[in-house]
Amino acid sequence: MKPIEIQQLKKRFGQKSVLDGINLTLKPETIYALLGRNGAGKSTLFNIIANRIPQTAGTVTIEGQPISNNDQVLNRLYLMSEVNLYPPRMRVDEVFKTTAALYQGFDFDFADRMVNEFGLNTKTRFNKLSTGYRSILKLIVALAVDVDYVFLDEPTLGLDANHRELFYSLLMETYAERPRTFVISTHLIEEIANLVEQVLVLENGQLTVNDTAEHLSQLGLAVTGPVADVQTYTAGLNVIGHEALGKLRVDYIYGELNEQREIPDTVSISHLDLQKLFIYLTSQEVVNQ
Ligand SMILES: Nc1ncnc2c1ncn2[C@@H]1O[C@H](COP(=O)(O)OP(=O)(O)OP(=O)(O)O)[C@@H](O)[C@H]1O
Repeated sequence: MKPIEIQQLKKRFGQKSVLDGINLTLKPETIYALLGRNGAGKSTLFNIIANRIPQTAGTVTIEGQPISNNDQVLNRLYLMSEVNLYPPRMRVDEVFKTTAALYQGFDFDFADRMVNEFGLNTKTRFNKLSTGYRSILKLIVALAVDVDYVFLDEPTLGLDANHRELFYSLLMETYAERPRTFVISTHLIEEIANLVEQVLVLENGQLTVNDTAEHLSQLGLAVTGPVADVQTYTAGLNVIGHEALGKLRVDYIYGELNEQREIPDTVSISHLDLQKLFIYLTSQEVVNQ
């Protein structure tokens, strides 16, 4: 499968601009996190890629061919979202059969495994499933369809902590067996930090971060120490936030340190976790020293 190329993608709802010129290449066999505050446009981006809604401008292509209205290409990608695609009275086993008729190569063995691991009753009708089990059913379908790009919009909505763990481990298992691209939109960043290779951040209609998780974790640093020492040390660096801890201060840095500048003995430097880095990268306030 070739990469999905997104160029100058724009989406307006009436007067409101939601996506304002997104340029992005989604590579095959890669796990992405798509992050962004509420209303940043994550679902909108997914819906355009999966041809559920039209864009206002720009293109989404594979090998130069637009994805929209290209059934052959659309069959190679799957979007799991909060939208319920199934008739309310359809049973779980019927959902699998219907999906298998639409998507070739539905992995019934893996679906059965997931059904057993999650304790889902396949005779239950969709409208009788709890919120969590509706998500579980959709996740089973998303992991069992044989496609090259899987978009998961808030996949663990309503799942308890044990089921979230189980889902992540099954995701990694299927990814190892049959590598394909997963793009996961979530607010529970720390939970997926270990499985994600590439991080995308949407903010104010733009893609503000497109970097490897590894590189990001090197760029996010916390500088802790007495107020004056910290401020002197971080002057001129890219400070994205700070916190006061009594007489101590923590400055959060995104970017390289100044190698010419000696780190004072009173100051310690540690890596920021992805969740915290994201919070500061997408906070509305402009932080000045
Ligand atoms: N059909 C629509 N009509 C009008 N406005 C819409 C429509 N769909 C989305 N929007 C608006 O577009 C913006 C982006 O919404 P979207 O659902 O894509 O954000 P999101 O990043 O997925 O948010 P969340 O994290 O809260 O799920 C929001 O301001 C939303 O109100």
